[in-house]
Amino acid sequence: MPGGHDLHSSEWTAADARSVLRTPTHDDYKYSRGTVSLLTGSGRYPGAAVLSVEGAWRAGVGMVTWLGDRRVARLVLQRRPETVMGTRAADAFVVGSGIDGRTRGEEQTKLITGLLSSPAPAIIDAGALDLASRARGPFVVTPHAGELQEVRIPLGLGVDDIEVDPLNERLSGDFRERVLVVRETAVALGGVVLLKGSDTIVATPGGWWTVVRSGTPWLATAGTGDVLAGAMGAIAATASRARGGEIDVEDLGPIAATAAWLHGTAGRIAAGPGMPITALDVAQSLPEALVEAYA
Ligand SMILES: NC(=O)C1=CN([C@@H]2O[C@H](COP(=O)(O)OP(=O)(O)OC[C@H]3O[C@@H](n4cnc5c(N)ncnc54)[C@H](O)[C@@H]3O)[C@@H](O)[C@H]2O)[C@@H](O)CC1
Ligand SMILES: Nc1ncnc2c1ncn2[C@@H]1O[C@H](COP(=O)(O)OP(=O)(O)O)[C@@H](O)[C@H]1O
Repeated sequence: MPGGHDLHSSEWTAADARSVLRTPTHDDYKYSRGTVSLLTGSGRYPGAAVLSVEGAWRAGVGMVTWLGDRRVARLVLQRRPETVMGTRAADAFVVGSGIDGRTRGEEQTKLITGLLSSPAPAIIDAGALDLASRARGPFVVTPHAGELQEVRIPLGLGVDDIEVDPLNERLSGDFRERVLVVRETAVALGGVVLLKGSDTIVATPGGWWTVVRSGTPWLATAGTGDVLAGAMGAIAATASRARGGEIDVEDLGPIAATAAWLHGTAGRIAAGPGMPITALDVAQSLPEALVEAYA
């Protein structure tokens, strides 16, 4: 498996993804395949709820439950009537996509914190990034380059040296430097950091890291990150359920990388020879990306 210190053999591959993914067996039933619960979307970003739920279902999981605004619930159910409304015990959680961290209300913060108090793995995205330190179980944060500072500032990283070494400069420079930034953030955070981009870098607090390059620049379109968060929750839920809930933060690195690999591959499949795609197109191509992982 890639990772460690070799910059040239660090790319996540289909074979690596296959080693993490699980196909259903004759003995399976819906709960044994895993339940993922999402707290995503808001009045301002209702579509993100639909996109994250679609990403979760299309990545292959036994049950998707969703919690949030009533008006948003109608949209989720219109697109995916399979979705069960309300919280319940889950094998993994997804929080924050389609939530604005700056305008998040107290009630929403309480709900997110409540889900993060579960020992199950959590995928923490967008408007919940600042709440990562409240997670009781293992977790992944999924910032893009514009959001990484929200993860780093509460950790005291890059605050004192912001004049000398601004984060943007470090991220736009050499690949090695970007990897270093992601790895140092993961160590300080005690959680997996997945920095989205054309090179998606994943690092764990234990020092393991990898890079995912399966995607296409056509993925640079609104909502694809929401699809990724949902898909990651689904893969974490299936893996966690299969291991009887025995998932630690180091296990979440390969799980996050696998989700990013599938998502990138789905984007590439959807874009075909080079066509514009939408976030829903990416979600719809996730099953074909799974086939590619097993090819
Ligand atoms: N249909 C929907 O409901 C959508 C909802 N979305 C949600 O919208 C909320 C805000 O999303 P945004 O992150 O786009 O917030 P903003 O659009 O407010 O972006 C935040 C800052 O990051 C910068 N930025 C964005 N992507 C960057 C990148 N790849 N590299 C460097 N800088 C970057 C922006 O220029 C901006 O300064 C999130 O909760 C997100 O989940 C988005 O996913 C878009 C689609
Ligand atoms: N130039 C690019 N090449 C490949 N993948 C990209 C590129 N730009 C963005 N992506 C991918 O698209 C997704 C965008 O996520 P994000 O920035 O959170 O968007 P949104 O907030 O609109 O959902 C990420 O998975 C990222 O890796």
